[in-house]
Amino acid sequence: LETRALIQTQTEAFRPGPPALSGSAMAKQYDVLFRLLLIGDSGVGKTCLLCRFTDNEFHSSHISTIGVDFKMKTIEVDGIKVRIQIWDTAGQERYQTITKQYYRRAQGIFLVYDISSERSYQHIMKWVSDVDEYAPEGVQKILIGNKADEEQKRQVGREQGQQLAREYGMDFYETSACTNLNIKESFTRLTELVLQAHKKELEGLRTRANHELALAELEEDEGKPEGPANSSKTCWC
Ligand SMILES: Nc1nc2c(ncn2[C@@H]2O[C@H](COP(=O)(O)OP(=O)(O)OP(=O)(O)O)[C@@H](O)[C@H]2O)c(=O)[nH]1
Repeated sequence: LETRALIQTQTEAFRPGPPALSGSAMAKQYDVLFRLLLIGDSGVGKTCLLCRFTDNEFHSSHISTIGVDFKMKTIEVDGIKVRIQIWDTAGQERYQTITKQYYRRAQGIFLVYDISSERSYQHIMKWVSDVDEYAPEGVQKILIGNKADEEQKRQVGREQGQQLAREYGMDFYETSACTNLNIKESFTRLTELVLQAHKKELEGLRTRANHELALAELEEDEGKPEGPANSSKTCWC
């Protein structure tokens, strides 16, 4: 395991709040902006899931994320162009004070464990209680059992993942950042859930008056840096 100071490649800063709807020049690129968050124990593969989704890359070394990092990607769901800003958090305990500050800005959260680590699965309960405490009410959640390619090392059965997801009312996917299993599917599903949860606000996209109102919200959202700066991040993808 290697820990390095990160190079932050993107420097946008965002404020908490509802999903931002776009207008003007931005409207040509996307209709709505969402913030998603990846949480789970160190080493379960959060950074790799993100790199696979945004850049279709996989790296076999474990370079622990320091604090938080994010990447952006635009996808189209139900005819709506959605720009998703995905925050990758450090799983290491020592960064939890920082990472918890990012929960309140999320509209959707991936809770990730590693199917070859019973411990990371048991810890999902702890991550769920952190979400209950720090994330906004109504935040959408999905449970991910990553490293599904590691069948010989499996410690957590697929049914155990399904059972836990049922208990917490979440959708469940087994994924592999290594083989690209269910990556697009799980990111698209969480985006769909967020879209459904914010259906009312999104209906505003259909009327010009609401569209302009939404633009003002976006400008306010994008222009200002906030509190503790994005901590340094590690992504070598
Ligand atoms: N076999 C296999 N290995 C994976 C997969 N995803 C990640 N890994 C490996 O697991 C290790 C940890 O991956 P990371 O993405 O850095 O883990 P993380 O959850 O971001 O870790 P922290 O930043 O410390 O919280 C790396 O060696 C990855 O190559 C996967 O789907 N299959």
